[in-house]
Amino acid sequence: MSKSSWSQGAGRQSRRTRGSRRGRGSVSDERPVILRLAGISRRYSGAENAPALSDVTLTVREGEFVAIVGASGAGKSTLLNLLGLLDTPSTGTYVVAGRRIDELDERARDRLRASTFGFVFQDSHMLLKETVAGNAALGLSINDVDPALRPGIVAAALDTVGLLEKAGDLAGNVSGGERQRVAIARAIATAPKILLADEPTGALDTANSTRVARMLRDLNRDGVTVIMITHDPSIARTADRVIEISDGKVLSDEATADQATVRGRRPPETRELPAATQSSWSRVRERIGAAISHHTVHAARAALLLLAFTVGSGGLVTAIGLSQSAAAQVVGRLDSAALDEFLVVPKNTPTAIRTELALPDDAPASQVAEVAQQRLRGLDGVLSVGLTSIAEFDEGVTLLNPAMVAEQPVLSPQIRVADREYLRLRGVSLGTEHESMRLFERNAEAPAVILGPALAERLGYADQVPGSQLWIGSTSAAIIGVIGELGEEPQLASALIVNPALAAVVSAADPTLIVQTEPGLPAGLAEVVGATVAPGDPSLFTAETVADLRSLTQGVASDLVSLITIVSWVLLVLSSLSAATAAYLSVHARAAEIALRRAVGESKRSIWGQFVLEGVLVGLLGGVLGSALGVVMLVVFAAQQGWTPTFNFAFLGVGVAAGACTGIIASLYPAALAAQQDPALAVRGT
Ligand SMILES: Nc1ncnc2c1ncn2[C@@H]1O[C@H](COP(=O)(O)OP(=O)(O)OP(=O)(O)O)[C@@H](O)[C@H]1O
Repeated sequence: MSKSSWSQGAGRQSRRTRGSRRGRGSVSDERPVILRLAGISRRYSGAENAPALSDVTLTVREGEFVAIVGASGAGKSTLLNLLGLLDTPSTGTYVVAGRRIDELDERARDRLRASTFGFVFQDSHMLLKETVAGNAALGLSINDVDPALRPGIVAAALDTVGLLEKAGDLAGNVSGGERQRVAIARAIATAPKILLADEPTGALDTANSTRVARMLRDLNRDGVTVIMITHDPSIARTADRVIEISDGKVLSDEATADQATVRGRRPPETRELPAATQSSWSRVRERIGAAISHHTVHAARAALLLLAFTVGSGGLVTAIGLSQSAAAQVVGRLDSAALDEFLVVPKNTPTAIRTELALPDDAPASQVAEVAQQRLRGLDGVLSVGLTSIAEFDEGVTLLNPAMVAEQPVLSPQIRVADREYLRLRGVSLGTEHESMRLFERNAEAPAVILGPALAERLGYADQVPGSQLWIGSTSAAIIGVIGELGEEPQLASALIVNPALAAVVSAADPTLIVQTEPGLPAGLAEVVGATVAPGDPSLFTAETVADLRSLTQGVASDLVSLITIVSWVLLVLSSLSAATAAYLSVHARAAEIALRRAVGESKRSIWGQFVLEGVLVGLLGGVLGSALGVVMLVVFAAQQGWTPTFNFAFLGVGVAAGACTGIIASLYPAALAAQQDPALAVRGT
């Protein structure tokens, strides 16, 4: 029969609506009323036309089997959703088992729904990657039934629908008809007083439709009140009472069964779901298990989320570890020097310095150095003093005498004046220690130079250059060797180091002196340096202990740590954003599951909690993996750089905590969205 068949003779049916029920006698007048609707209307927000339901008044008694029929868009699903507390009426009073719905808060409505109703939808809304038994047990876990009792209840429910042998199959692998039977098993497992079925046979062939209808009939015989929407007249005829809805109103309400038969049925059994006896700890364990199981079932999605969190946390741990290792490396190097060295740096006021040192205004830097060195050596605890200064030499450096050979390459390397002591204290040495290093004594008179290795290469010299010379402007100087070890002066690689005898030639600036002391004295001696070298104006020379440099370096290192940490947090935020997006999309993909959970009584808070828990778990695991990855990367990088990795167990804590926190943060919005899903809309698949 077509849908419109229900409207044939509508007027006639309408006239006899109440009379017929009264005339034939109620199906079960003696039985208590379980549902009572009075003047119920439902207007959808944004819908401008007539309300989806308007002024509906009806009662349903315990043990009735009611079919709701009507044309498409008549308001049947709206009515069923209101009856099942998936939706709330705009006006009117609805009483379920003696309790007025408008007096209950949302959580109480959820509980009442869970304890009173079972749902079967046209689309079976199966969790396809769960087993048949897992699907049938859904309502039991949501109602906190003792896990030990569940297998028995599920087995009985599956047995009722003839699917016990398929309990272990994946719901996605059973047929459409079987899925609908699983949906019935899921609904009856929670021992509902009322079963609401929205087109339970709508997607089934005739044989399966008949089978499902028979099951509903059997359930009703066992005392369950059944209210079923159907378009199929033959299915509707299996009910005891048919209510036709048209344009949101009850058009007719007829008792169809032979009343003698109906009265002859045994009274409804009182079936109760075992009380919620699950302990809180068992509930938490079950929730965690469900979250893990969700991730393992959706392995690809979980793996992507995990990757995002792993990369984020791993980056953070590596970055913190590397920056701390780098800082420790620098600080360590300086520490060894800090024990017995400091620098004396002249102020950039050459005339004042010369006046103070009683030298002529045009005295070369080497004389300034000479006086300063002498005075410093007079201090107790000073072992040796080396000097260096930057040259301000504009003329070129040539290999041949420029006065004799005009056409030849002219170089302009950086020129540094340094004496033997300076080079020794800074760890700079020739490839092979050379006799001629004495030419770098501070009072040497013969011009001599040493080549940085890169400069030597440019000039075409090998390591050993005995007997060669070069011209600095018009002054010739002996090349006594090429630097082999650059020590703490890597910038000397391409420089020309000239001895103090050439200081005047290369217009050297006033020199910086490096003072080696007995261990532990630099800080104390540095205090008196100014007054020792220039008693008249101590500010002309300042002392820089390596400890100063060390704290400077520590400052730089901690800046570096902050910078890298910021970058890693940005990385972490980005990975959380991608995780949040994935979780957001999964909410939409799981709309049917959420609706189903809400329909079987799960609260909004519980749905929210489940999503957050799933996020925390994957974030936590990502944090653990990321921390491990970070440590491995730290060790590898440090090995490449020749550093000792600075490893701190707190890193692992940071990585794991970062993973867990970002897991929570990334799932907050999607979880709220999931909790706000309207179950009435979701069961329609809207
Ligand atoms: N969420 C909604 N927002 C706005 N209008 C809605 C909404 N849900 C249903 N409606 C409208 O309310 C009316 C009744 O819809 P309902 O789904 O209850 O009809 P139905 O009888 O169940 O139809 P069908 O047999 O096709 O499922 C229709 O006009 C429908 O378009």
